[in-house]
Amino acid sequence: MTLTDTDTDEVDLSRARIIAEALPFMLRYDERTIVVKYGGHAMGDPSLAKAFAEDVTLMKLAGINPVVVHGGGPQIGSMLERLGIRSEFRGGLRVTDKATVEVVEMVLAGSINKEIVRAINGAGGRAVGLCGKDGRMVTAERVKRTVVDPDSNIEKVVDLGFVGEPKEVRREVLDMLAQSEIIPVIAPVAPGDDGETYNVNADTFAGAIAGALNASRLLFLTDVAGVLDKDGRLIKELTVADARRMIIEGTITGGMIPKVETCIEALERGVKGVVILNGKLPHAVLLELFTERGAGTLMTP
Ligand SMILES: Nc1ncnc2c1ncn2[C@@H]1O[C@H](COP(=O)(O)OP(=O)(O)O)[C@@H](O)[C@H]1O
Ligand SMILES: CC(=O)N[C@@H](CCC(=O)OP(=O)(O)O)C(=O)O
Repeated sequence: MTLTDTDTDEVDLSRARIIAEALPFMLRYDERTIVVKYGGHAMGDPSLAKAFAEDVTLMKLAGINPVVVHGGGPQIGSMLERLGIRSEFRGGLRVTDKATVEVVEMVLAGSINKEIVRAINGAGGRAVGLCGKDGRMVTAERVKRTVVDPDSNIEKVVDLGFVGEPKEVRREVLDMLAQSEIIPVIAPVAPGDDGETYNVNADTFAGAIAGALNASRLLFLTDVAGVLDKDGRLIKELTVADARRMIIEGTITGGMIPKVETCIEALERGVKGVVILNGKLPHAVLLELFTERGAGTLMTP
């Protein structure tokens, strides 16, 4: 891998030593693919974005195969507001009409995706920005949600518009990139068989990619230390059974529910370790991967 011809950012090669020293820790993983879900709340601060780009670049240098799936919920929200388009969430998913899905694609597959690509290239890596449409990598089908009307007890279909869930993931493009120096950066926008464009929750999208790639790890970078107990303390290791109990008890709520549910599905699909951690901690990815204690909540079967 060449480290010349980078953007203006400085490349600190001495940090590659940290990776070399830490490689023995990595050897316990039988596979090298690590999917990193980079949430919209974890972006924003330029110095954090730079640290994230350096981490991903160093992973690739160390022979690991990082695959970045990013979100951008807050950034979509700001653009919709600027354009005067109202937006609401139901069950953690953005109700997405035709005008909204155009903005979602523009923000996710356009500006955010290219900004992450630029940052990784600036850190000395080689990133390529993609979405589900590229190589028809991920196709989606319309999400069907139902709610029971408390008065009539009749089940009603909730129309979320162009909100999709992953239907099929084709590995071929990602397998090709894994053999190269290129780091894929993927936006959660996907085509449907009906010719429409679908807005997919980035956690769900990352889970589907990790499952299809048999990733050794799926890391969720968010804006909290990990899953917190009812007293607000970080839970270092969480079993699927405990997570389900915490959802029922109401200790896990809001945006953490789809994240934890994706973790459970990913574990069931064979992903060996799923971690939720604070993306606002500089070099969170390296801390998680290369220190024995790790940095967030490790979900286990
Ligand atoms: N038990 C819990 N532990 C940690 N966070 C929780 C918990 N229950 C609810 N949350 C909320 O989930 C949020 C993370 O989900 P979300 O905002 O969707 O993140 P992202 O944008 O990174 O996908 C946290 O900021 C927190 O407010
Ligand atoms: C259907 C749906 O809700 N899609 C999300 C996609 C972006 C996302 O998931 O971004 P974060 O990871 O930053 O939350 C949205 O429109 O906000």
